[in-house]
Amino acid sequence: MAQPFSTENLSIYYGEFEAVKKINLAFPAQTVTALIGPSGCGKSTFLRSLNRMNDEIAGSSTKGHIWMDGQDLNDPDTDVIKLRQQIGMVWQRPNPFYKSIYNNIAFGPRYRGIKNKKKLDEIVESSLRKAALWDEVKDRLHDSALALSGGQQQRLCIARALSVNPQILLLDEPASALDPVSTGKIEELISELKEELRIVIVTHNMQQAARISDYTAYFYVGNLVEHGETKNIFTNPENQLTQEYIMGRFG
Ligand SMILES: Nc1ncnc2c1ncn2[C@@H]1O[C@H](COP(=O)(O)OP(=O)(O)OP(=O)(O)O)[C@@H](O)[C@H]1O
Repeated sequence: MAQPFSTENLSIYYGEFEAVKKINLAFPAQTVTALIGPSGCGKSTFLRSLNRMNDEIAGSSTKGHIWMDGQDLNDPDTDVIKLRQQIGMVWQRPNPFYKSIYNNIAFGPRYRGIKNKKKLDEIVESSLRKAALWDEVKDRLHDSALALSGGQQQRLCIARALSVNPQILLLDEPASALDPVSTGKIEELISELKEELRIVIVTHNMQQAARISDYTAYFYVGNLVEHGETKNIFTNPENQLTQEYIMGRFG
């Protein structure tokens, strides 16, 4: 049976260079998929293509399909603004808007036409609660988001993505700029959020991939070398390349 969110022969180019090569990958509901592999192998390019953010890079182009509920998101007629609400993205470095904590979260819902203050208050609170940040910021919602710590800013960015009810969350090394305590909070959050969402995460941290993901995809020079349940990939990989990468990281 076709998965409701998957890629089919997805290739991504920078000019003539094929950075990601004919990837077929499915993302089941309520799971975390980790994308791993050495630097430059196409993980971030692939991740960014899933909500068409890679289109914003001059010279990039994409071939193949991204299927969601029977629609091809790679179709040129796709409404990418709406798509990016359904498929939210959080980057490596926290990038809150130069606005208050409240207005960071209310921005997306307001853009979608929600003006009612009570409704916006509810969305701000529920998004911050889902991102495990509410208790830390509830008394200073109108302070600048930039006054938060790096780890809090990253959870704010997750709350901002959640404010428009996405079905999928794309995370590009979301904890790599954070201290171990903040990293732990982000990992806990990911495990809670997957009850409601599908999550795809790029990580260089093998222990993190093993801890938080259900499925792992190993990329190498633009190819998907191996994909499967994380416990199998980490204990008994089928491909020699996967094994060497994982062993190298642990060794
Ligand atoms: N904006 C760009 N213009 C041209 N080439 C690019 C661009 N971004 C990435 N590339 C190239 O595409 C390939 C894949 O890069 P990408 O950043 O997706 O890899 P990655 O696996 O995410 O790497 P890292 O782990 O270092 O973040 C690399 O060869 C890279 O040089």
